Amino acid sequence: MALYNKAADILDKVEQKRGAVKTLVYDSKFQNIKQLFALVCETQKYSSVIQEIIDNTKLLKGTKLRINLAKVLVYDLLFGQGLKCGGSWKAMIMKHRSRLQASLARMKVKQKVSCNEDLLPANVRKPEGILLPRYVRVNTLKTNVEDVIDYLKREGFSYQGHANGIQDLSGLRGKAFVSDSDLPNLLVFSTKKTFHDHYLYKNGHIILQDKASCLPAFLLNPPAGSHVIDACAAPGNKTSHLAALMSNKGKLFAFDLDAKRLSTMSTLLLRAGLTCHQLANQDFLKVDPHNAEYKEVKHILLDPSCSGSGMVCLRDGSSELAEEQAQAQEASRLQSLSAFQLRCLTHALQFPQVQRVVYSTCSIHTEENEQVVAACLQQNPNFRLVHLLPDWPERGLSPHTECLRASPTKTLTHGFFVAMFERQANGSQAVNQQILPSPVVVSPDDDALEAEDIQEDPCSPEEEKQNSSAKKRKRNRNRSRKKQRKTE
Ligand SMILES: C[S@@+](CC[C@H](N)C(=O)[O-])C[C@H]1O[C@@H](n2cnc3c(N)ncnc32)[C@H](O)[C@@H]1O
Repeated sequence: MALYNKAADILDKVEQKRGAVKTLVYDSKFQNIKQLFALVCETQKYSSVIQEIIDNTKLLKGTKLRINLAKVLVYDLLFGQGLKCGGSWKAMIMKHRSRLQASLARMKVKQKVSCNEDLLPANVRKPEGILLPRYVRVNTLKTNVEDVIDYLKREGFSYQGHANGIQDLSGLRGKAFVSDSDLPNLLVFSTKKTFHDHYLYKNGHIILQDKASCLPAFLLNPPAGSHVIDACAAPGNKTSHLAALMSNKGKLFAFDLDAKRLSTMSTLLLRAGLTCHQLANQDFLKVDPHNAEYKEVKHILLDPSCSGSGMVCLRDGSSELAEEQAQAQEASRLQSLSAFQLRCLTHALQFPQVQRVVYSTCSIHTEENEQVVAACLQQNPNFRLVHLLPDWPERGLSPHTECLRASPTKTLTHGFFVAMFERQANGSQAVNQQILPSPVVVSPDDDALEAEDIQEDPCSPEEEKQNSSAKKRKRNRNRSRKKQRKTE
C-alpha cells in the first residue's frame, strides 16, 4: 500500500501546487522512483476518465477514501498492473471491481472506441512518434544472433534481414523483426512486442535494452582480457554488455551505492552468465584510483545517476503547477546532478592507466551533458574527446559534436547522451580519430531487462508489403556486397 499512498500524496501536493511531479517523486525518497513516477504520471493522464468512473459508480459514497488514493487504486485496477496491495482499501475497491469495469466498458461503447488510450483527451494521448520499437540485445555469453533468429522464426516471427537505416525500424508490425542498422547483435521488433515471459528472456539469452543504452559499452569496446570499471553499474545492463564484449575474460569491477539495486543486479548477471565481474556496494567517488587492484584498468564506463529526462516514460506531463517554482526546483536539481556527474567523471580520469572513459546519461539537459563534458575537458587537458560514429544522425550540441545524442524523433530511442574521453599521448596533439561502426554482420554482444504487454497483431497486408520490400532491399544489399568483394 506504500506505493499507492505515496502516489496519492504526490497527486495531492501537485494539486496544491507544491512542486513538479518529478521533483516531488525524487524528494519522496521512495525506494522505487521509476515505479512511483510511472504510477503518478499515468494516474494523472487518466485522471478525467477515472473521475468519471468514480462519479458514475458512486465509489466514494459512504467511505473515507480520499479522492487521489481512490484514483491511484482505480488506475492500477483498470489500466495498470492490477492492484498489488493488501488491506481494507483494496478489499473495498475489489468489492466494486465489476461495477468499475462495467462503467469503463460503457464509456468505451459510448465513445465508440476499443482501447483505453482512445478515451484520453487528444492533448493527453501519446503522440505517435513517441512509440519506440522494442529493442532486444542478444546475449552472446549464452547464445548467438543466428540461433536467436532461428528460434524466433520457428515461433512464427518473420525476419526481414538487416535494417538499412532508422526508417526500417519504425514501421515494424506484428511478428516482423530486423537486425539493427547500427549495432551488432541487436534485434528490433514492433513497439508492442513483449518478451518478459519468453523463454529466451527468462534464461538470459536475450536482454531487453533500449538501443541508445547499448551505445556506451559498444563504443568503449574493451578487448577480452582487459580490466574494466563500470562505475555506477546497477541494475547492470551495461555491465553485462561489457562482459559480453570481453567474452567473460579479464576483470570487470562494478560499483554501485545502492545495495538493493546491486542485489537485483547480482541476480540478473547470474542469469546472463557473467563470470568476469566483481560487484562492490561502494561509492565510486571513494574508490582509490591508486589501489594496486586497479592498476591495469584502461577502460571505464560511467553512467551516473541523472535526471532521467530522456526516458520517454519519465517525461513530466504536469504543466498546470506553479511553473516558476517547478523550474527553480528543477534548475537546482540539475545543478547538483551536474556537479556530481563532473566529480565522477574527473575521478574516473584519475586512474593511472586509464585510456578511455565513456560517459553517458539518459538526460536531454545540456547541464548534464555538454556542460559536464566542457568542464571536464577544461579540468583535464590531458584528455580529449573521441569523435564517435560519424554517421550517427544526432550529435552533441556545438562545439561538442564529437559526442552523440539520441532521441525518439531522430534515432527512435529514448533521449540519451554519450561522450568518450581518451588520454592523449604525452605532448601529442589531438588526432581526429574516429570511432566507426563495426561491420553489422555477426559479432559478439549480450544482455538487459524490461517489461510490456503481450499484444500480437495479425499479419496485415501492409506487413506483407513490408516483407517483400525488405526482401528486395536484402537482395540489393547482397548484390552490392558481391560487387564490393569483386572490386576488393
Ligand atoms: C543510471 S543508473 C546506472 C544504470 C546502469 N549503468 C545500467 O546500465 O544498468 C545510475 C546508478 O548510479 C548509482 N550511483 C549513484 N551515485 C553513486 C556513487 N557515488 N557511486 C556508485 N554508484 C552510484 C545509482 O545507485 C544507480 O544505480
